[in-house]
Amino acid sequence: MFRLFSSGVDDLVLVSNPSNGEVTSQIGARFDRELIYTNIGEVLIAVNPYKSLPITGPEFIKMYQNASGSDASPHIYALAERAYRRMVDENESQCVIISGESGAGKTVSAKLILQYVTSVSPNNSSGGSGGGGGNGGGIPQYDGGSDDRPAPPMGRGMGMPGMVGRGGLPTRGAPSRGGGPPTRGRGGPPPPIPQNRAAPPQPVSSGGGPPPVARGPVAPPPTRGGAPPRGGGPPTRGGRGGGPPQPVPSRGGYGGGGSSRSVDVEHIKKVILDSNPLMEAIGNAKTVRNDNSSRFGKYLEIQFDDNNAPVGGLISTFLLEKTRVTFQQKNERNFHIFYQLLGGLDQTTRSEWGLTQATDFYYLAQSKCTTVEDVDDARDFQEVKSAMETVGISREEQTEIFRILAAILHVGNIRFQGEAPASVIDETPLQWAASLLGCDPQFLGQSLNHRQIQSGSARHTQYQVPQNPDQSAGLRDALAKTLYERIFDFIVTRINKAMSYSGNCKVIGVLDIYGFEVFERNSFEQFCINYVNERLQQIFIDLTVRGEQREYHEEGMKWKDISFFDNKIVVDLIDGNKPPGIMRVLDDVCKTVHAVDSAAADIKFMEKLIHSIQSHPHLVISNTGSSADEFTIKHYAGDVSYSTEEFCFKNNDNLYASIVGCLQNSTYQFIVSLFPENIQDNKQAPTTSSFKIRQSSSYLVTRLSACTPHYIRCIKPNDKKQPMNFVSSRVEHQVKYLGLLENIKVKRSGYAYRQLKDVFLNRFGKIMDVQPRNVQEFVEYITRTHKDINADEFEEGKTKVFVKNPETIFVMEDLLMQKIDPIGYKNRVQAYKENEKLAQMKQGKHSMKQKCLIQ
Ligand SMILES: Nc1ncnc2c1ncn2[C@@H]1O[C@H](COP(=O)(O)OP(=O)(O)OP(=O)(O)O)[C@@H](O)[C@H]1O
Repeated sequence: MFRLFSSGVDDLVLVSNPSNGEVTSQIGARFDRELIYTNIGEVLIAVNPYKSLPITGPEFIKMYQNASGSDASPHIYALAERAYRRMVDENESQCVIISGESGAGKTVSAKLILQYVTSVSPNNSSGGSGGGGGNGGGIPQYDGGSDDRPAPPMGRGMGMPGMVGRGGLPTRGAPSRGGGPPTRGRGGPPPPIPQNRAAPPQPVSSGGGPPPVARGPVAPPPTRGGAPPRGGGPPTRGGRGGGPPQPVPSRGGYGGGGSSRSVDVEHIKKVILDSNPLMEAIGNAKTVRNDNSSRFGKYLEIQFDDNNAPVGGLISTFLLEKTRVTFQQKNERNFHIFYQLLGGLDQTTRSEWGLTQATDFYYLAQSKCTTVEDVDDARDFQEVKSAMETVGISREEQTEIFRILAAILHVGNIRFQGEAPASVIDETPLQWAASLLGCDPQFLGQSLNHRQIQSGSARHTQYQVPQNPDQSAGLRDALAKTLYERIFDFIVTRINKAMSYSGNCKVIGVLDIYGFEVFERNSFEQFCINYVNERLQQIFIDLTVRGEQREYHEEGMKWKDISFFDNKIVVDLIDGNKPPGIMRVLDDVCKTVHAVDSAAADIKFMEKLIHSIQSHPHLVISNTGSSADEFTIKHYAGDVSYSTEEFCFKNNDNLYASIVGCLQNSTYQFIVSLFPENIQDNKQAPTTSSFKIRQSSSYLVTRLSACTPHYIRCIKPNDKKQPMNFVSSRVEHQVKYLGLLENIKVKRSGYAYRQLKDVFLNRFGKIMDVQPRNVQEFVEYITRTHKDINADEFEEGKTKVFVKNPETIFVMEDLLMQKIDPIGYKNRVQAYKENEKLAQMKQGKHSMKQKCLIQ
């Protein structure tokens, strides 16, 4: 029998002999026809088209709304619909885990999910059916036809019904994020001297001696235009620099119960959508890979009440790349907000704050890139201000935030020279910074060229250690990064406040987080990111294996034992307690780091590592001599070597007491509120970065584990951001690191196809002259009339039919088409033969070894 082929299957589980190359070919063949979405069971692969395709928006949302999850062709709305529907039907929390390398389309995917969910959910919080998109929109009939437009729901005519199975294999993330590890930016070229600047205002306090006494809060400017009142207190301090995410407000847990209190759902939807530009302004930047790259991980939970309306939300952030505040590699930019501020702030305030142009500020000028094509920073600034209003950040608070950002720019222009204690080369930027921070310039200068050290068993003794120019520059940068981080946290906290909901709820969470990273030189940042990915991989294994097994169990099937590499051993190697993992060893060394310099601490760390865990099967240390400065971890996604240079410095992510003291004495109450820590409490050892990362990833794991997961694997088709350009080698690399092949194998190690019995019989029963009454009748017929199909290909569960091999489905699809449309079938065979000839001549790049019928 002739097998009718088409270019690219819509579910890769149906590829007979999957290999990385074959999977790439299949995805590429679809991409060539502008089909950017492909399934692996319920996992969605999304290839970035770098071009606006007419496949999203209200009309498409309507089409996918209420489409049966198992019948919908691959599309991000189909996945969103599945998540929302499952939440509604099963009253269970859901999460969507989006991964992929930088520029692969994670953020765009996350936005499409939010757009879908906010659109289809009701607009009222209690009782009755909602307004909004409403849930009842009819699905336009699709003609089952011949065109190649992007996937509509309900399969396409002869479309292959979707798989019902769960999950697949892990994120294998691919290299991404800002080539090369960030440096500390110390001792770099001197900052440019601002030209024609007005003199800074007078210092705010008397010089010399002890810290100035705070002068009390500055009277806030009059409130303009009904801005919402100031919200409570200092920002929550979780979530910084790999720190723990924002603490979760207490709420009655997921699902069940139900508050029916009325919530302004439309406002919540507005906050959810409008907070995006604000988060992007403070958390995104232009990198060489992506003009709008998210430099932090984000988990947004939308909370739904009994009416399935969004009544609240919660953003948790992870691993903000705060080194970007002080250092960017060539052709990259700092966070967007700085350029927006310079472009959009009114002239009077600019001169009051000593702001000129981006090239005058070292933190913006060093990378020689201050603009982004097609981006209007001044216009975006207005959007940011409007988003701030939406989330309830008052005009006064906005001013406070912008003033601190201006101060950071001046901080970056402070330079040092001479012996320890270093002296400031030019007082002007110091005075501007001090003025904008409400600090005494001399006190600020002193906290930059002296470091306060605590020692002794109870950390009783404090002394001031003079710093050389390099060390002072390090303190300067630490100050800038911390100020930025606290503003970031403040804004996230305020967005959360604007969306906060305390009733019982279920959630749909959307996780947009960088994947596994491997650069030529990998440092502490990659170590942390890859650790988080190991933790995510654990959830993936747990949830997908469990899910697969649950389905077999529920259907009364024979239990299928699927063997996986359990990466717990790698997670234990990194964060274990007994025996101590790498992070514990690092923390131990960092406790004593004040006594020695950073390089010496790194050496000590290596010594201790070699001594305590060298013999681990997933750890390789090839050089165990005194010059050892590298270790390799055998991660689930491959081996990565980490250079230990600056590990201790980066792990000891503390702002020194003298700097905190200086800021706590600010004349601006807002700044004081950003630094609520008690620096007199000397007893506690400082919290390290790795401790915060362990905490935040545990938090994430807990949240995600409470949900039914849905996965989106984003793929970047080329490195030049070219529209519709599919570079096979580039994609194949990602196919490998995203683990798509393993994903397919796992799905296939069970059953390649599963479908509800009714749906199955409705479809394939048409092959027979008389509609079969049950699955057994169908199986008897098909195995009798087609000798190449064996009865053990089929297994009947309680509600579903399972089919082992995709080939069986292909044959059945062929038979079906021959039966219901013999002329169409003939024409397609003809067209296929011609196409095949053409394709062989034209493109070696997507040679299709295995194709199947999809339409
Ligand atoms: N589905 C899509 N349709 C059209 N263009 C897209 C799509 N997905 C991504 N893009 C384009 O690619 C760019 C990069 O996408 P996005 O910012 O979502 O990547 P990312 O994976 O979030 O990257 P990063 O990790 O750097 O934040 C977008 O700004 C947009 O121009």
